[in-house]
Amino acid sequence: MLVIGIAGGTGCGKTTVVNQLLKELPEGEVGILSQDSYYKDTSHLSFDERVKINFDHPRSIDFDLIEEHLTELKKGNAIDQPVYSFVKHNRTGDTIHTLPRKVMIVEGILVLSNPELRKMFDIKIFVHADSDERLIRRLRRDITERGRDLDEVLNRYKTTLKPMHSQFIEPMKEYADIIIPNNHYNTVAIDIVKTIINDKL
Ligand SMILES: Nc1ncnc2c1ncn2[C@@H]1O[C@H](COP(=O)(O)OP(=O)(O)O)[C@@H](O)[C@H]1O
Ligand SMILES: Nc1ccn([C@@H]2O[C@H](COP(=O)(O)O)[C@@H](O)[C@H]2O)c(=O)n1
Repeated sequence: MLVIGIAGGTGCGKTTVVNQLLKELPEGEVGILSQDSYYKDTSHLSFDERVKINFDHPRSIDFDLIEEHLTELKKGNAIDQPVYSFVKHNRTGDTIHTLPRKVMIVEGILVLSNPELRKMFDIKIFVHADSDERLIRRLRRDITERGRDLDEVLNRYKTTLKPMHSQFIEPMKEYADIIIPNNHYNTVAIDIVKTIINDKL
């Protein structure tokens, strides 16, 4: 199994890059683990308490469960990936049955920040977009898809997104094998990554 870690700040285009790769690679050969599925269970908290969580700090992520699931997949066993609701700020209780594939992509803002998880990646990719571009994309997406309003996104950006990005995400470029510039759609970079994956398949 080839394991690829894809990190980068919120709105840089990780999901878009993954979807482009999925479209171009042979069907059934690529599986995805999304870091968003592994936000810690917050059922013991009220909604008002959940809203106050810093979702951009590594402690909000259940890295042990990601590593356990990736280890099982590497052994050839299927896992049940939790489904997360950005509206409820919690796991929904549903799961996605995820089969082991020749290529497993693990994507999320913080997937390169955890040393144990980082060691499990054969290829480490960082997707870069400038912070103003990422904020614009995040505003659009969170308002249309994640039930947020302008003030909420801007307030979260100032208090947690920006400082956590500087502390835990941007420095991870140092560990990347490939950095994809993604201020604009970058089909050349997608082609290069696709070729590397095809070579290893
Ligand atoms: N290169 C790009 N140029 C313009 N918009 C983009 C680009 N890549 C992604 N987007 C848009 O930006 C938003 C965030 O992209 P997404 O892939 O969800 O980012 P991430 O998973 O890194 O948070 C989406 O609405 C997506 O359509
Ligand atoms: N309940 C939550 C959990 C996370 N977030 C934000 O999601 C961002 C990570 O997802 P991307 O798809 O943008 O990579 C992260 O920056 C969290 O702030 C949230 O808004 N609500």
